[in-house]
Amino acid sequence: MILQIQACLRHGDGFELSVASELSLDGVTALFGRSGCGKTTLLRIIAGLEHVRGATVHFGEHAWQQGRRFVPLHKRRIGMVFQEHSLLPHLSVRDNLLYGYRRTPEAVRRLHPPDVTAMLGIDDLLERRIDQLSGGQRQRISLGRALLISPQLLLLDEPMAALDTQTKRDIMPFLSRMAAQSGVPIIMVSHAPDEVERLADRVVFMHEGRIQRIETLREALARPNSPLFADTGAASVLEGRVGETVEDGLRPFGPPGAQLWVAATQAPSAGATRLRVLARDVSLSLDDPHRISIQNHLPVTIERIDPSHNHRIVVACRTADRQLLLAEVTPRAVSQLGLEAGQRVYALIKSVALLE
Ligand SMILES: Nc1ncnc2c1ncn2[C@@H]1O[C@H](COP(=O)(O)OP(=O)(O)OP(=O)(O)O)[C@@H](O)[C@H]1O
Repeated sequence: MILQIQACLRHGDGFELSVASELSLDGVTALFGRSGCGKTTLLRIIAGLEHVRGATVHFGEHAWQQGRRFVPLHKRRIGMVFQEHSLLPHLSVRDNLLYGYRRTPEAVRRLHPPDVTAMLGIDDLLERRIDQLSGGQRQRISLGRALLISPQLLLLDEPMAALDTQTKRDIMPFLSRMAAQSGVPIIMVSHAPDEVERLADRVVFMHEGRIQRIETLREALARPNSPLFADTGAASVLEGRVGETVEDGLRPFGPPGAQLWVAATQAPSAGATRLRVLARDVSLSLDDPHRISIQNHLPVTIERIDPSHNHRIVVACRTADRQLLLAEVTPRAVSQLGLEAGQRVYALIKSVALLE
């Protein structure tokens, strides 16, 4: 599905938004950028909550806004979830969930309560009142309610921003499962790189009211100067499956030849996931050292050596399963080891984090 958007707007505080883009919307698209760059404003224009004169918004063949035509939010069939939940406090969880479902014509209902409650793990909460729920549970109900109108598009405005780290961690797998199973394209506003790396398929980078770049997550992570790395330095995201077996408190991750070990406490269950590896936690060695405490050694091929920046060099390597792994080394190490593109070396990984 393609979203075409063209809009210019100016706020009283001098902020100016100017966008003209075409977004391909399968899976999860993250709007990413610093606070105040216009992410929420862009989301509100897409939703029809902000009526900007002269703007054009096309969703597939639906002209939501063009010339004098302006389709209001409730006719766009958009599900929305905000930072703060907007559930009806006097109704039970079940009635909140059914609120939009009952108002959705049968002919357009594609998602039904049993599927959605199972997807979000909320079957046991149906009879509770909203004020008997934790913040994370409320957000899961908000997601469920938004899905049950069988939306064509789901807009999430920092749905986890008000949650503490642990709750955020708890809710992340549900969001990721929902994105994969619901079949509804999602646009999610975020300024948290870990959220984007865990959930997004595509990233729209915004800066001072403009769209700077639109990239797949893979492209965004292949650039050492990616805005996603502003706080932590370059990082790689490896996709793979966590295995069933537990050895010495560790579980395998990834296929043979590109297998890593992750702490079983971090990965309590088996399944597909994403792993984040900071480039500064990866060293390179010409041979596979055995008398060393680091457990994760991967044979890799050097693909690219970036120019030195602040006396550090990012070396982009390919693993045996063709994933990109970035290592940060010193210029001296590059010359001492004679590192060059095409060379086969070993990546020694000091620590990995599951993106949950
Ligand atoms: N209704 C409004 N009236 C006037 N100015 C506004 C309004 N809404 C937002 N702004 C201004 O527009 C700019 C962009 O705000 P917006 O909320 O879109 O940014 P954002 O990238 O979503 O930020 P954050 O990550 O902090 O939510 C800011 O300078 C903000 O002060």
